[in-house]
Amino acid sequence: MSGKQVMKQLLRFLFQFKLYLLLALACAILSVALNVYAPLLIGDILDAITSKPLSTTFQLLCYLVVVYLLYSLFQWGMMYFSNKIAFSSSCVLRKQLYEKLSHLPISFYDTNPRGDLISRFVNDIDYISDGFLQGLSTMMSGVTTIVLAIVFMININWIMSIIVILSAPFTYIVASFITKRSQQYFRKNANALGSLNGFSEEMLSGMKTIKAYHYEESANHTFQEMNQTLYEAGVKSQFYGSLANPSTRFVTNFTYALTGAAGAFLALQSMITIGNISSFLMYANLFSKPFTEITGVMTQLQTAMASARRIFTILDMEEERDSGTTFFTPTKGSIEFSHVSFGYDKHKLLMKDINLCIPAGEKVAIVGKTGAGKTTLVNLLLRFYEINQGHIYVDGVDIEQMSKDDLRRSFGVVLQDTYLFEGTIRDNIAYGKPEASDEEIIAAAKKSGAHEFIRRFTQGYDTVLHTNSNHLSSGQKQLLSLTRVLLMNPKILILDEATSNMDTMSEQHVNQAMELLMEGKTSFVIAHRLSTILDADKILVMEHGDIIETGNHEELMKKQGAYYTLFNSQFTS
Ligand SMILES: Nc1ncnc2c1ncn2[C@@H]1O[C@H](COP(=O)(O)OP(=O)(O)OP(=O)(O)O)[C@@H](O)[C@H]1O
Repeated sequence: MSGKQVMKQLLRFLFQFKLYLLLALACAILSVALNVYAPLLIGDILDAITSKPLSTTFQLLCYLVVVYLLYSLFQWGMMYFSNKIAFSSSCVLRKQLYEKLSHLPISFYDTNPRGDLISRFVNDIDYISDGFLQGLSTMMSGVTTIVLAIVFMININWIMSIIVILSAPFTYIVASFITKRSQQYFRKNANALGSLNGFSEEMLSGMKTIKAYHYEESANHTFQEMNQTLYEAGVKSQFYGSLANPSTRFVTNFTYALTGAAGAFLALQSMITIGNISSFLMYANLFSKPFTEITGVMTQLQTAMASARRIFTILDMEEERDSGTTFFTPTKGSIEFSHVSFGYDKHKLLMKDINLCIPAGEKVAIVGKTGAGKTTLVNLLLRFYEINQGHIYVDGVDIEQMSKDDLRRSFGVVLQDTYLFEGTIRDNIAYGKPEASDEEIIAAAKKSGAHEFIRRFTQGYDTVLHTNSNHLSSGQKQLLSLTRVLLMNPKILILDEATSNMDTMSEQHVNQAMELLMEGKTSFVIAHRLSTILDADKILVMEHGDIIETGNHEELMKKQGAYYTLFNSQFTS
């Protein structure tokens, strides 16, 4: 995304806050007009002291007090509305980003580290809102001050005005030269911060593995390198950013001195009064101040621009395709793969021309060496990835025509890594059916065998669980996950290596629960332990993405092919 595109999108985004923008602008204009009017009054007061009665001076002083009071009021208004824009925009952006993230395809998460995404949510949006807050108010009052100061200056003395106005392009040239140089470092800084967040998040969640493999030193080294990159980008961006203000200040101070000298010369020629010189110098100061202030907030604006680019890049991404419109709930659960081809990389197919017919109610086991494509097959069924060619039918309906919500609701999924959400045990069980009554929840837990251990917690079903909850064993987590699916009662089940990391007792419990769950349903079981799938109606043997053998246990053993070898390798080792 080019800088112009980011700017355009930013303006389009800001347009929704047009009312607040207008109010902030109105307050800015009024407060600046009053601030610009004040020097004129001060000049008049100075002249009145020497040439007019005391009462006139007093009256002018009263005006000045009112002018400054109103100025403060409008200044407050401008800050209030700018704040409103800044906080509303960060709230809206976070909402849009969250919605977008939940609509992006799974493949997006394969390539984007979680920590980097969190950094976009937290840091980048904060930078945008800070940039708006400072930038907007400074820009609005700055531009208005410049315009009004010019008008008043010309009104006082056009010769001196020309000197002041001619200095403006120099200030601009100096500021934009520095800005251009620093922009690239601000972008690097935002990216480095995202990467560092991503790495930290991974390291903290994988601390056990890091320690087990003595990877601490190496991880520490990588972290230090990333931290150093962030430090260097930060220092460079701040170095260039902080040059802007003093450089422009130098130009404006020089002009100020020049104007003073010109004023003194004109006063000697009686072409200007002392009061007018005093007013003019105040205007010259007012005129140059916004340039310095604007370059001062450039650093924040640039950070905001770099962050906006990172946010808009995601907001512009193509969402998960959901062409399906048919309202459909499978009542039987038959599945058909017809000439399906798929590759994670569009140019490198993993699966070629897969054909498969699973009648409703069958128990299908998917076996094969690691990396054979077992998970991929179920990923396609759930439409986590789009197939390149062919069709997948559920109860005769092409899943392309079903909405993804409908499709995924018809599946009950139990994965190897059970995911628990923040909330009570009750909430976790009812996740797929929030309207379930307590009776239904308890009945499902009794059926799965989870009720026994839930009951033992002091707070029973109200026990609060956390995402990384260590209160529960892996068997208990699996039982909760199975209870969740039992409650949903879907027509089709996907059970992914659900018992592979459990002790024998827990495995028995979970197997019983699974048998119960599978009754009368079409089920896909991905199992490494072939002993658990001997009774499957159909076993699909996969290799390099292809289904190379199909049949039940007896048929495949008789064949003495890949399944036979796999089976014997497990039972003879
Ligand atoms: N998100 C992904 N992006 C790119 N390639 C992937 C992705 N997921 C899996 N693969 C590749 O696709 C192939 C099949 O992977 P898959 O996870 O389906 O195998 P699997 O049989 O389930 O393996 P395992 O038994 O180890 O879980 C592997 O070569 C794997 O490297």
